[in-house]
Amino acid sequence: MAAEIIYGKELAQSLRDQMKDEVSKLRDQGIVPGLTVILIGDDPASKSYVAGKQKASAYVGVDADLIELPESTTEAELLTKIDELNQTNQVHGILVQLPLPEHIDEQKVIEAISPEKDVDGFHPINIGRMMTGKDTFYPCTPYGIITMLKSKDISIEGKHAVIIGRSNIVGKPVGQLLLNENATVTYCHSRTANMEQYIAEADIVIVAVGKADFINGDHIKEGAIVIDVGVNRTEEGTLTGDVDFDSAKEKASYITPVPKGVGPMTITMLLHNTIKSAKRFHHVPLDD
Ligand SMILES: Nc1nc(=O)c2c([nH]1)NC[C@@H]1CN(c3ccc(C(=O)N[C@@H](CCC(=O)O)C(=O)O)cc3)C=[N+]21
Repeated sequence: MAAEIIYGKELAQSLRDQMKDEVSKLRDQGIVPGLTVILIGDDPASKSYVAGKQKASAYVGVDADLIELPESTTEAELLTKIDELNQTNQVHGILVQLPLPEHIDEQKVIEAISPEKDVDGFHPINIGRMMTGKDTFYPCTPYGIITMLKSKDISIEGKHAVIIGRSNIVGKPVGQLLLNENATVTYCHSRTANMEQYIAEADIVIVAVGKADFINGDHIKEGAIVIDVGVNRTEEGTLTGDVDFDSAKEKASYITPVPKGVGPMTITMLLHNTIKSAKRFHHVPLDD
């Protein structure tokens, strides 16, 4: 079977066009969704992701503010800044770009962001709400993945989803969202024994390990759905995923590419969450 390629980039574009209309109507009512991104240090990859978030925000009409702080910023200074933003009515979403420098406790920072403004969906309150199947801000990459599957009318119920990678930002929450959709979920990670046997029987494989060519067509079942969350820089500076696309594409039923796959959806769901937050703040009824 040759797989259908799910281009997140195209879906992201159509969702952004819808959001643009919605934001324009909100603006007519005097509601301007506001997102503040805090970037610490000058890691080039982080800078490029943040630039993508700003460009997408401008497109849909979300007011995006970037606060760039030096690598030497203390944890206390960052917490003070977050507290200030928690209290700023024009700011509906706060995102602290990860990873943070070693001297700053990431968990403390995540927990300092008001759950009402936690558009990344990383605050323990929002994670707990997600786990109990409640409406909340869902983490952007997992939410983007579910949205991609739904856009192709792929039924998740009863499928065996195998997640490779157990990070707090991708692996764990995507498993939870798939469970909420009635999938049977298996988590694989660096200590998993016989990982290949799980991958070989998966109906849906989500690969989020950060290693180029971690799996290929020989590993997957005929007709499997393959979602590649990898973002790896090659020596030539191009972006590549965790899946050997060319071989996996021949065996899968659906597959996502890198670039133009999950990445653009991540940013789109961040905008979705920010607009949702602004609507909540202004008591506009939510339609999802
Ligand atoms: N607090 C926080 N929230 C995040 O959501 C967050 C983060 N920290 N730290 C880093 C990761 C990574 N991430 C990506 C977003 C978009 C693309 C993306 O749009 N990629 C494009 C290509 C971009 C390019 O070519 O550089 C694509 O795949 O087509 C990739 C990666 C968000 N992250």
